[in-house]
Amino acid sequence: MDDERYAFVVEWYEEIAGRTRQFQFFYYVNSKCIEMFDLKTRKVFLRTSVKDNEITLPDLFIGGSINILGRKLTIIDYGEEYTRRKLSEKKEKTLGMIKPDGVEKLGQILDEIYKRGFLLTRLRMCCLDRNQAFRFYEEHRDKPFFNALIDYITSGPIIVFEIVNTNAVDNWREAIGPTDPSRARTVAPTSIRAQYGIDVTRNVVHGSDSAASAVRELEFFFPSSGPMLPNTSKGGNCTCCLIKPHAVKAGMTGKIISAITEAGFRIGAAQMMVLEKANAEEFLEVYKGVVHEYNGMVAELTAGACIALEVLSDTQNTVQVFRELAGPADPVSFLFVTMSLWGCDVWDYV
Ligand SMILES: Nc1ncnc2c1ncn2[C@@H]1O[C@H](COP(=O)(O)OP(=O)(O)OP(=O)(O)O)[C@@H](O)[C@H]1O
Repeated sequence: MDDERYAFVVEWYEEIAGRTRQFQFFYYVNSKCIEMFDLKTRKVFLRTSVKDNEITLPDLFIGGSINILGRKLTIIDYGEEYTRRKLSEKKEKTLGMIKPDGVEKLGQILDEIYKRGFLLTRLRMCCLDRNQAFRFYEEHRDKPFFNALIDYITSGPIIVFEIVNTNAVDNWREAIGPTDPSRARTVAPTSIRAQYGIDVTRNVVHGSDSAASAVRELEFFFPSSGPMLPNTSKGGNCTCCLIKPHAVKAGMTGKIISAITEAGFRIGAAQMMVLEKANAEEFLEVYKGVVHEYNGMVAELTAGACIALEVLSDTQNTVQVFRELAGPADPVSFLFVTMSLWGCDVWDYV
């Protein structure tokens, strides 16, 4: 049977051996088969098939991460000319940001993003101090609104994310709309700034204005080496909520966050992450040998990107009241909620 095949070079950091290994990676679209060959030894490393939707073609792009049998693989290059020609045409990355006044509408804005078909591959909540804000907005240094912009962008947490899509830079700029929300309401009434923006400074979202800016801005928030800006987790009376990979993949993140905030909870920190099998096993350790779904739970948590949230409330027992909101665990539950007050441990995996 003829099967459409794509080839990539992937990297896997093998923790036990403390080394990074490179593989030729083949993905067969119809049969959902995967083959991996060790690039050094030229030997077959793995042949397996994946479930429907576990890996799809849109998941395969340079810089992306996929999880195969608990191994987090990073795609670093195309493996052959055919794949490069077919897939690289207009796939771009860009940086999106939800600015401070947008964070309380996080669920609705994320829902707008997913409804438009954008693929988010990295996401985190962080804060900019004035120096960092100066660096980020350096090009506006001489503009009359510069100080107001710095005051605003440092006034609270922001959410930054990487979008990978065809023509991501232009499509995201179109989705956010003109700088001034009142103009947006006239010329682009369905844009995100038209719907959620307040004024020309407090215009809720940002998008890189060119492919070159996108590279610089993504490197600013998601550096290829060195530390990222610290996350905003403060701990205390909080709980940890993981939006599981199948819900993230199905584009339900915005709706879930809206349900959480509409019930009166606040989001103190947020980060998208891909868990390795060893991390998922450690995270779910209390269930090992206790519930028969344990292996399935590990498999699900490593099946793709999940989103960890630090959830806060004004009650004394955030853990308990949030578990009531999440509802009983059943085979289709979208959330994983911790059972005890250890909300911040998950940030160790970041
Ligand atoms: N005339 C203005 N008065 C006040 N603030 C402004 C003004 N023009 C721009 N800003 C602020 O500076 C930011 C950067 O301005 P820029 O001209 O790059 O607009 P943009 O590209 O639409 O926005 P962004 O870079 O945030 O995506 C704007 O998003 C807005 O918050």
